[in-house]
Amino acid sequence: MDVIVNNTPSLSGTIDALSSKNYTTRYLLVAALAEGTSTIYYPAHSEDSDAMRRCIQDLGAVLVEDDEKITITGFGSTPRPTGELNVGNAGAVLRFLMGIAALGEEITFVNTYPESLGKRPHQDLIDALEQLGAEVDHQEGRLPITIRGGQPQGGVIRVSGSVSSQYLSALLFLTPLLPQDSTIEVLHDLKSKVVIGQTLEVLEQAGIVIHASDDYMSFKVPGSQKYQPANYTVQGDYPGSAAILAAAAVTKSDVTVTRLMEKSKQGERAIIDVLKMMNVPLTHEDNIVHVQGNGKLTAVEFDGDAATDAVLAMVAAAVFAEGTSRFYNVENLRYKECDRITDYLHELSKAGARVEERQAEIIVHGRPEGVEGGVEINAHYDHRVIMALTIVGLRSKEPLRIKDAHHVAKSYPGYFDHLQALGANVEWV
Ligand SMILES: O=C(O)C1=C[C@@H](OP(=O)(O)O)[C@@H](O)[C@H](O)C1
Ligand SMILES: C=C(OP(=O)(O)O)C(=O)O
Repeated sequence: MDVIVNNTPSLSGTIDALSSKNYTTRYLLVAALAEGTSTIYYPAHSEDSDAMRRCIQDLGAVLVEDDEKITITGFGSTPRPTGELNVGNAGAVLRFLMGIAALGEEITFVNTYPESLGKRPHQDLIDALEQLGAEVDHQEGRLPITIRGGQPQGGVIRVSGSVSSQYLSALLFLTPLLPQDSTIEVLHDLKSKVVIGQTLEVLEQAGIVIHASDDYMSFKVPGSQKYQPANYTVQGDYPGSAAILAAAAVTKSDVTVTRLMEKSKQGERAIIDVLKMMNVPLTHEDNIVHVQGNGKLTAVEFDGDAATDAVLAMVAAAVFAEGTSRFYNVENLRYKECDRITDYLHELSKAGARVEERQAEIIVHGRPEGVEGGVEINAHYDHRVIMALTIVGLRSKEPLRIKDAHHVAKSYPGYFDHLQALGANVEWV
């Protein structure tokens, strides 16, 4: 299904932020790894979180869900033998479960999104699992991937962090369950480092002990631990809400978003600081963000690695800023649902934005007068491209038609409903 985004001068109203995708996937996983019953309040509902629900059920967890919460009785350290797992298009779910697959005899991860997740690299994680004795069949580091566990014991594991933090998170979920102690050394750089803070926070809530160096480049993990059943409450999601806040920033607006924790470990909370740096009038108090946009923004320079999943929304806001903005240290955007530098900037240019790419940078020459629009946008299977181009469409002279906009449901199925509730002129066709 496509969405038509029409010029929308103003937005107003209040919405509750969707629930965090990253926390939901993690809580589902640690609940599945516990022996006993855990409860997760306000879990996210999206294709990615549903993929984790489906896979942990296939591995033997028992799930009961109502409108407010989900109770999960876990399988502990012994996942049920299952031939195949289908993670949909969810990168984090795949990588975390590749780690857990090392506990089993043989699991094949199938390739249902050959044009998106099917193109993403997993070699660095495969190398790490092989160090633990797993046998892995793969297609040059890509799906489909078969993992035969081989009863890993623990020990020293070296993993590269230069492409994704998800490989390290996968090892942090796996190693506490191994019989012996482990040491994890991160090689090269660690991208999306802040996300490791979310992994460690959730592991601690699940009763797991991990000794991390301050720079997150080295970890000591005691073996033979047990995940404890617990109650969890999922906080609001900054990456998705960043798109709503950026939409409010580029229009005349009076928009309130609730459930956004000020002390959150989500790096994408930086959307607040970046919009403030762009001189967008906003406040953030008592977990409520209030934007009173006037459509005027100034350019910004920002290290995007601190807020990986909000960069596309920030770039969309910068399209209408006075001056030239620069988002640097963002090379790993190339290894997402699409190449979020080349593919995204191609679509932005079609809409009339003035953008330039470097290997690890996005440069935006702002157009405060607005862009032409009037074109069809290829979504590249990427929810964040869809959300970001919608922001641009709100200030395009002619409508933007975003093809296959239903892929927004990967993380934020209610995105267009929320925008419509705020008065955006968007319609499904
Ligand atoms: O661990 C996670 O849940 C995630 C880590 C990040 O990926 P990278 O570490 O690959 O940048 C982020 O972009 C993704 O949406 C979710
Ligand atoms: C990149 C993302 O997710 P994943 O890596 O889990 O597919 C995202 O949500 O923007």
